[in-house]
Amino acid sequence: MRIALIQVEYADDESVEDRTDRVVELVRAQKGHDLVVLPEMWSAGAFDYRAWPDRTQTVDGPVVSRMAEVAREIGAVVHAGSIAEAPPGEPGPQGRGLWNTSVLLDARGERIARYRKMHRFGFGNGEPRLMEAGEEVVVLDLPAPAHGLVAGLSTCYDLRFPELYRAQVDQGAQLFVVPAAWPAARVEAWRLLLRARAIEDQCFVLGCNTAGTHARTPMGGHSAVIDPRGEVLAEAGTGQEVLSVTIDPTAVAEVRESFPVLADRRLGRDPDAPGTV
Ligand SMILES: NC(=O)CCC(=O)C(=O)O
Repeated sequence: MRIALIQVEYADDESVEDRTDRVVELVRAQKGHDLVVLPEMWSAGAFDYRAWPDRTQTVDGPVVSRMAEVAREIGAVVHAGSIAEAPPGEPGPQGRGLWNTSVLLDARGERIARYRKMHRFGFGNGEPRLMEAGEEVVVLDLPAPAHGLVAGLSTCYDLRFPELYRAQVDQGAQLFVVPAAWPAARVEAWRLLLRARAIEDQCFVLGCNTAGTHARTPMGGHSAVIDPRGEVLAEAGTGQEVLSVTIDPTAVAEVRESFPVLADRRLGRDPDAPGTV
């Protein structure tokens, strides 16, 4: 399976429309890949809280529609990163009506999954103040041409909560897709946690981070593709970059059979759950 992670770099001086045009071109250039992944909140500006109200989208709004068109054009499954989702008529449990929502599109441009970020980053500010928390674990079989693996979706700060990834494994996940806007100040934690999630859950991990500085927050880059043993197959630097990697989907079953650590779980293990071996 050929995978491209696009570590998008952006600053405050670019409109959402211009950035969307630019990202469409970046995705278009990945023709020949089976799965293309974009970072968290690249259209709204992940740390640009004040701009969010003007940059909200729906899952069939302009940003996702452009991604759907280009997915269809290049015949790839596209993880469109996440948007600041404000669905009309859905106020949410806290009345904020805003979610950090990632969208997965198949090669016909159809929306096949929507994941709303569960763990909101900001310690009382930013996401916890402005957004609703997602409530649903999302795991699905990737469709052609990216077929062969079961994917679990999560977003950035979620990476600090291993129980989410264990829940995904219990639902059969073999690959974690993690779009992010993880700042440079804590990039070593990002690099370590990507590998930790891969090792403890024996899954591929696709961590697609952001580059550049927006809202005075320098982003950390270092997007990476990790295999189910925790080996780094590819890692980006700090600027805009595309990681192009071929992975072997059979590696998950191989690793889990040859080193069946998931079968030794003592807490919370459902013996009938798929994905343990
Ligand atoms: N966008 C985020 O969720 C940032 C997470 C982060 O900075 C951290 O966990 O550290």
